[in-house]
Amino acid sequence: MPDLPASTAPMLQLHQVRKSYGANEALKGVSFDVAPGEFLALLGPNGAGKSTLFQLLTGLFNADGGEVRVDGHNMQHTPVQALGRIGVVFQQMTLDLDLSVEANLRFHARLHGIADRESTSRIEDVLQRIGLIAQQHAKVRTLSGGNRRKVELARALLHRPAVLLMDEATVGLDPASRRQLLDEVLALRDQGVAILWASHLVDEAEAADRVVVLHRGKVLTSGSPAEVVAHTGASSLASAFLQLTSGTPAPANA
Ligand SMILES: Nc1ncnc2c1ncn2[C@@H]1O[C@H](COP(=O)(O)OP(=O)(O)OP(=O)(O)O)[C@@H](O)[C@H]1O
Repeated sequence: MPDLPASTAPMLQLHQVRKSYGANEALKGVSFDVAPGEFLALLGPNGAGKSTLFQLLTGLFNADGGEVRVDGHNMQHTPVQALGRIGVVFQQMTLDLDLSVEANLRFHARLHGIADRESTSRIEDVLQRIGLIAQQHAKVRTLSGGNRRKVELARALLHRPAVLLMDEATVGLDPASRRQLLDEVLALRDQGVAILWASHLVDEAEAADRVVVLHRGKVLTSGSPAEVVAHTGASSLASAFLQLTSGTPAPANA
């Protein structure tokens, strides 16, 4: 992959990424990138390869081939630098329910080597922004599901990552909490964060700058929601997604 000047370089770059489980090719040469301040929705039905991709992006295992770069750092050759530039909200909650919101965030800050004085102000800032400052000292167990997810988002942002990975982050939330979380993340574009939002829920991709449709380990199409609709000749993103991933044309009124 060519080196680009820092000002124009995408924050996340995937080039021909491949991963197999035995004979099962989960990722068959996946390429796309995410620019600073861009919200990219990775849409795929079950089994598309989204979880496998996230496992590669979070350093759980290496790709069999291809290249991943985060803020210019090659994930395989310089994983510490690459992973240090990533913030992630996993599909499964990973907070300690019996610790306070602040203690959960402090723990993460220390893991990233942020001094306590600095992390105190960052924790207050981020909790203010997401509207949870009043819950700073509450045990996570007392929070609603939606607020727990927001704490996870706050935690993912504490070390000021270049790339934010959201893996099916709205699973289990009610519609209002889903919308709130999506809006919080969309607002991060103004700060130049590159966002990769993986989901199988098409409505969450409507507001994306770009959509990548992943199916059976391959990128089927990418573009703005309007471009994806236009490519397929469907009348909505939902219908385009269905058409692409089921291999059948959508009915005219879908
Ligand atoms: N540990 C594993 N061992 C063997 N095959 C696996 C493993 N993990 C995933 N797969 C296979 O790889 C393919 C992609 O799965 P993956 O979980 O990455 O997709 P996904 O888009 O995240 O789907 P889901 O939303 O259902 O988790 C599937 O065919 C799956 O059966």
